[in-house]
Amino acid sequence: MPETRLSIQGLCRSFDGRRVVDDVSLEVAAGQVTCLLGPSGCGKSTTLRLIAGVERLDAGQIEMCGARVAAPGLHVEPENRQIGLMFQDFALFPHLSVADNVGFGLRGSRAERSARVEEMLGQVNMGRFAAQFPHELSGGEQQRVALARALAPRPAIMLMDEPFSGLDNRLRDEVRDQTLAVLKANGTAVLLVTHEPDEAMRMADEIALMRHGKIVQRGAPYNIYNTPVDKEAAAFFSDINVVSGVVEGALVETPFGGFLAPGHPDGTAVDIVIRPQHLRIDFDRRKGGPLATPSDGMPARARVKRARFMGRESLIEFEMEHDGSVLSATVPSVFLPEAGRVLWLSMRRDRCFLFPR
Ligand SMILES: Nc1ncnc2c1ncn2[C@@H]1O[C@H](COP(=O)(O)OP(=O)(O)OP(=O)(O)O)[C@@H](O)[C@H]1O
Repeated sequence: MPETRLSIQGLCRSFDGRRVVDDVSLEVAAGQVTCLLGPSGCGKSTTLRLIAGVERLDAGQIEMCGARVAAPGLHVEPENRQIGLMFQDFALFPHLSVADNVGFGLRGSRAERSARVEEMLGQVNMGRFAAQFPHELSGGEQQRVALARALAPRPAIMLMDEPFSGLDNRLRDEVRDQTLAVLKANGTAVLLVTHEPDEAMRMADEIALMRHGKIVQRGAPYNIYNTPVDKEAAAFFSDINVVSGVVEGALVETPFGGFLAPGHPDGTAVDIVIRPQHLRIDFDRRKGGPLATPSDGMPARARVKRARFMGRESLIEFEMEHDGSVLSATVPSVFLPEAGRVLWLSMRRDRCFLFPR
């Protein structure tokens, strides 16, 4: 087991009587990337600022490498915490060369410092830019220098707040992957704040999903995506379709057939949730519609309302015949049915989530 580098417990912080960070606990181990993911205003940045020590906590405690750095009545200053920081507006020092930027926070002899600068610039493939100044670099290059600068003093923990949001789309993926490789090679414990699910899925070993100041779910990207704790958690990662019903005898009857609802008492109103890419579309090959199956339930008739070509995939909106509700499906873009066409939709049982309303 890699050692735990960062451990926070019961972290709380209020502004003007409003709890912005509400009982947040998590750990990050050496070599691990944890993404704090959530909508704007949920308290991610404040959590990071508390850990960095630029904000003071109201309750809870923070430990770094086994030593307590913050608790009520205890506040170790940011420069004495073993952290590296990277923010969206990461601002390199404009009047210093690339090499001097990276060497800025380093201690030791001149020879030691310049060896470390060279090593770090090599890691981010920026060695040949050592003598240049920040304004002579592209956004992606500046970002790589900022990463080298943050990692040069060998911080035990790296705190990153939306570090890639200043980069354009294409460059972003590339810089993300390079950054991840360098962080992993250094074995740093990383806590990265983002509001973008794609970024979290791409970068994280563990995602901590945050809402209204609380962590509502923690887990590997695969688990968070495939076993969301509630409808909002499901909806955070993609559009969703919702079919509502009521439990009777551990079963919810819908036009898509019955859904098992063990453990939910009779009369419980529930939402059955499925992502657009998991709706199954069938043609009416035999009159009367496709057969029901245990894995897909009962197909329901739907009329194509609108089909849009989106490049890699098509987005099809269906109006359901039984109640006029609209469900969306995404399919590979070779399939683009005309509006008005009648098709059959079914809900793959292993891809549905059932939540009490
Ligand atoms: N110093 C402060 N004084 C008063 N309110 C604050 C302060 N810092 C943050 N807040 C409030 O706390 C809430 C959470 O802010 P925070 O920046 O942590 O959210 P966030 O999840 O990082 O959102 P974003 O992605 O938009 O930055 C917001 O409503 C914000 O206005």
